[in-house]
Amino acid sequence: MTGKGAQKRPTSNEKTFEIAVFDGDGIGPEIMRPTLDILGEVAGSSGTFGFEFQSLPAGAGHYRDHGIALPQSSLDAAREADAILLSAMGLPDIRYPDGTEIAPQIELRFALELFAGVRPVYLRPGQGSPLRIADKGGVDFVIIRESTEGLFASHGKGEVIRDEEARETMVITRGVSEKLFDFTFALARQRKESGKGPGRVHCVDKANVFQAFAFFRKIFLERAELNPDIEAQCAYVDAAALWMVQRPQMFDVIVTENMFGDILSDLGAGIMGSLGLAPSADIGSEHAVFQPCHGTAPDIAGRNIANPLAMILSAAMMLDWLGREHGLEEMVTAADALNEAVTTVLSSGECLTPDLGGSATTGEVAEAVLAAYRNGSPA
Ligand SMILES: NC(=O)c1ccc[n+]([C@@H]2O[C@H](COP(=O)([O-])OP(=O)(O)OC[C@H]3O[C@@H](n4cnc5c(N)ncnc54)[C@H](O)[C@@H]3O)[C@@H](O)[C@H]2O)c1
Ligand SMILES: CC(C)[C@H](C(=O)O)[C@@H](O)C(=O)O
Repeated sequence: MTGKGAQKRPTSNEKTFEIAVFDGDGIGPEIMRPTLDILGEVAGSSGTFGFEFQSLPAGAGHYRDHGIALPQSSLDAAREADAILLSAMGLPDIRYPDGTEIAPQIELRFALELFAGVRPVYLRPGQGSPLRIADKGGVDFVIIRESTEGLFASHGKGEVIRDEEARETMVITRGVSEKLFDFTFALARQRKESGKGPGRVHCVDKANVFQAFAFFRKIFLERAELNPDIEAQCAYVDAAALWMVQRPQMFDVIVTENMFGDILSDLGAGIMGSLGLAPSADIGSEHAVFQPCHGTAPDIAGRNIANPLAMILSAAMMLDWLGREHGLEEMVTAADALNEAVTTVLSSGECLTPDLGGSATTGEVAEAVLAAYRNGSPA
């Protein structure tokens, strides 16, 4: 895909959303292509919204070829867009001189102040899990990963002293923490009202050892007092990791620091059976990026066997977010229908990529989702 391309001619009462698209590296383009096709069809069957997709360059391949990972023009266009879709970026062999990898997704989170990384952990009916215990009750919780500070505040600022010592500094600010916790309590309330959760938030930290985390927890408890309808709990990250495996049903919404959220969300993906099932949304006050939790999977890139479901579910999160932001109920309904279509495909178990034990291709799984969407489509 190059340049701007309207998926269909907008009708007069239709809102057209500009979507910035980062195809990324590795399996990125393979999972993005069918996802845009699905979004095109979802919009096409609605009378109220449409999309214009704008493909933007960035990533490890772009850095290798042009010496820059995220061109200013791409950042500017992303800032102007109504929402941003990103597949995955980075390649282990392409690195900056300091030894770290190209990661424009971090730059976007910082530049657009996307403080809340929303990472659902959800086992669908009939879906397998490496956790035997998961069969005894549904797993359905959301990790909110703070995404602009914590240990990642040190990104690009660390130092190695005389080849003897290395330092990185964690930052927790009151301003970002308050916004993060307010976002988290609001999400827990939304889940409670829709019957998805009991209305419980766990603040996951390491407040027993680090002042920064004691401060994080203090602000959490202050904000909890302003949200008395939601149960507020605190847990240390090591225990929380254990409980995610041993009794994941106890969690509803987890809120945590950037680095902890990065790690725990991959653990969540493990509980779901594959990183290929783990979507995410990086949300700020004015912008949002929707991308899977997984990376560019160089080990399977170019073989058309990448699981597209995390990317498709991230697109469903985009539909939901845009629908709520713009008061378009039909978009929220379409997001639910797309989610249901993924559940149908996973529950039947007939069309799965190899990461889930199947032999279907990326395109076949995306086609199966589209067929299930057409069958259950709200339109
Ligand atoms: N958000 C991102 O863009 C992001 C996230 C993580 C890693 N990365 C980058 O990706 C590159 C590879 O990192 P990694 O190998 O540690 O993590 P990875 O997520 O790319 O892969 C880990 C494992 O999960 C599998 N996997 C991931 N996505 C899959 C999918 N959709 N379908 C089927 N299997 C899938 C891979 O084949 C691999 O075995 C690195 O350059 C890393 O920095 C980017
Ligand atoms: C690739 C990396 C920069 C990224 C992160 O650490 O945020 C990834 O692990 C993620 O979870 O999105």
